[in-house]
Amino acid sequence: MAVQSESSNGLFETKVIKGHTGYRAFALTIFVNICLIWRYRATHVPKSCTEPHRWAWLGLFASELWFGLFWLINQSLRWTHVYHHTFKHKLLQRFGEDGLPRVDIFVFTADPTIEPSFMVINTVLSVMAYNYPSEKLSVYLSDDGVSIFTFYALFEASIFAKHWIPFCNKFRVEPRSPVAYFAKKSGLPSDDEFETIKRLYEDMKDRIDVAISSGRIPEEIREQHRGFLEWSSRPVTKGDHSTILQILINGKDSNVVDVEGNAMPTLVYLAREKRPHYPHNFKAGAVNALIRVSSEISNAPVILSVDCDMYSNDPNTLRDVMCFFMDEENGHDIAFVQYAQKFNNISKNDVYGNMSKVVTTVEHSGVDAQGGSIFSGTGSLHRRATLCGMKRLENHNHEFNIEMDQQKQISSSNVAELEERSKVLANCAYELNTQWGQEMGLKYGCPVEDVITGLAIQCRGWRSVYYLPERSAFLGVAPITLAQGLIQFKRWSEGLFQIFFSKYCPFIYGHGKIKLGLQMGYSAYLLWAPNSLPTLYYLIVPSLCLIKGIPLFPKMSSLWFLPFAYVFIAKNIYGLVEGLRSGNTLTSWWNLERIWLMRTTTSFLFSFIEVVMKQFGLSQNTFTITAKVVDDDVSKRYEQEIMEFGSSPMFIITGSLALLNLLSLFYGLKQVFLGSEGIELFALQIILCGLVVAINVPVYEAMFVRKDRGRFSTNITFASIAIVSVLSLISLY
Ligand SMILES: O=c1ccn([C@@H]2O[C@H](COP(=O)(O)OP(=O)(O)O[C@H]3O[C@H](CO)[C@@H](O)[C@H](O)[C@H]3O)[C@@H](O)[C@H]2O)c(=O)[nH]1
Ligand SMILES: [Mn+2]
Repeated sequence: MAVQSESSNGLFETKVIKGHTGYRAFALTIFVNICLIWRYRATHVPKSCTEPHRWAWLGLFASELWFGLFWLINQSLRWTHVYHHTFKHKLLQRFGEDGLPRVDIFVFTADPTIEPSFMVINTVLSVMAYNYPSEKLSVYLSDDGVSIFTFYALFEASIFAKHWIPFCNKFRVEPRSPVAYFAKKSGLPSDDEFETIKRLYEDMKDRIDVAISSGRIPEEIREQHRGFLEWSSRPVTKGDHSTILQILINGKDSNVVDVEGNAMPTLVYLAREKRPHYPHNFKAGAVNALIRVSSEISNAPVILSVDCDMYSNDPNTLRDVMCFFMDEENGHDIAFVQYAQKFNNISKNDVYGNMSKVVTTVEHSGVDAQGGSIFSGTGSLHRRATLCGMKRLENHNHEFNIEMDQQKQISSSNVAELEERSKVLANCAYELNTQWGQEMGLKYGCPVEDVITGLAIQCRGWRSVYYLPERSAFLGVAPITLAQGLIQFKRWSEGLFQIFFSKYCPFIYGHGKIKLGLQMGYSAYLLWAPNSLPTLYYLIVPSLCLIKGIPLFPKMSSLWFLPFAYVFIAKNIYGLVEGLRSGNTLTSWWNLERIWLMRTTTSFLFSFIEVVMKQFGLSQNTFTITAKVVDDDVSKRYEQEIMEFGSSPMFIITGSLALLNLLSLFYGLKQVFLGSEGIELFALQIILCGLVVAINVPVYEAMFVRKDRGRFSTNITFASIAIVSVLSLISLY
């Protein structure tokens, strides 16, 4: 494995891990065997056209063709890898603190019940307290939930920040989300200053808790800020209200300082206008409103976006990221830096497969090696200009001009006037007949607004970087129930597949603009949804045929048996080794295999159907927000890694597949023990069913053994039994 360094004197270096000769040779052997499988299917089609056998065969052939092609596209994720490394000390030597550009930070929230206000302000506080000149930071909270309690929590945060930021700087606090910091098991000081800040924090938390649980904000608090009037002067409902914009801290006012007398970051609350007859375009709409509002208030050249659950885990991230943007040699064509998505609530063996280290360390750095990271919406820093649609011009210097940047800064201390001016930019009518949502800002109409926007930026000539520092830069909350996780994957796979069918299909839109490898890298994700059909076919038809006694794979003694066995064994062993080498446990690898099976047969199937319906105009865009909190009962089961099922109709599919394969395994074994040729004819079908059964053990438990609330609901169990009975009866007669 040869390691080659691209830049020497720059602010960052890129290590290209090339010459994966071993892997490539291995991939070639798999490919040869895939071709042999295709050849076998093509040359052994059963003759008689009337036989159901023939159709079963042709279906398998089609599925195997798909799997083979999909595998081929996926090779782009493993062909080469790049890893980046920054030199922060050089950055300061070269530019000094004064030379650092200003940064606007966007935090998004949309629902105060599933995204608690207290969590939101912890994220806000963590980004306000970056180790970066405070006067250069402006933090914006976009609240699509238009909640007075979130506003109140932010107001409390604006006061607490005056203590928190100097405390963080003085004691080099890590991480700078108060709740995460105070929950640390070790490394906390025990002096007076610590006790004071902890008391301030707890008092603040108590006041917010009391306000939320009692459903009202005390009069004496309301009197402290005119912003509360916004909710009392006219009716405010989630889908129908005018813009609420409040500058809680005006960092440009020299009288506004923290308890040590230092400047403060600007802090802004925004609930953009919503009206029933205007589409609000979910998160993309929120981002675009903030891009405009912030351009009026602070207009920093760099924008950091984080979801409300993704607190900053590393105080030095902003300095780190500037090493990419400000590198004279290799930085000028970088549009955005995407940090690896990490979570702080992953159970021991990652029961819902939310944080596969293979994805974060192998696949995404593989995409990066093909010409740039995929944009994934949170934990990413953009140049403002590229987000607004700017093309990259050849031979043009896209370095930041710090002097000009300073001049643009608005020196208004008249906050009310500035608020009025900015407010209109967040009104729904503002975007009518403009390029917003198309050529400007994030794109509308796609549930993965981030991926499609990132692709468009790359096609305008920009590069992007996937960055995986040793210390995670951001930590978020992963779905805590199976249903939540599957719904999230449904939204993603639906959005991704929709891109493939739109004019943004990477092979067409990206043709001549981005490398073929990157077009393939995108497609490896965009084509998740269509995997559902061949996978379902593979799980249903061979098992039904096993029940009926129809062999669909070559005999064990035939040479054709070998390519099937080889592809199957080699692929899985490689996957296992790769998982273990990336730091997954054996159990987490197994869990991930299970969850992929579930995602493919439920989330991907539903999203496939949804995208097809959208093509006929039969379905509308939605965005189901992932819950970030659950009740104690559920979270206890999550910690114990007991899967949380319940009554979602999605599980009818999961239950039916598990039962069908159990039944056919039973029939298969009967063939082996009673028939003379059983094992010869049915080995592969039996192994297939056996594996499906083994991986579904938690499903059987949830159907027949468990008593807790996370088990399969009785209706779902009965529905699954009914479906399997009908299927097997049909196949028997
Ligand atoms: O109408 C909306 C809906 C969502 N959000 C915010 O968008 C973020 C992401 O929502 P979440 O439910 O947490 O979805 P995830 O699947 O976790 O989000 C991932 O996938 C999304 C695209 O599907 C991206 O927008 C996100 O940045 C990315 O983290 C949250 O902060 C929400 O508050 C809004 O601001 N307005
Ligand atoms: Mn999320």
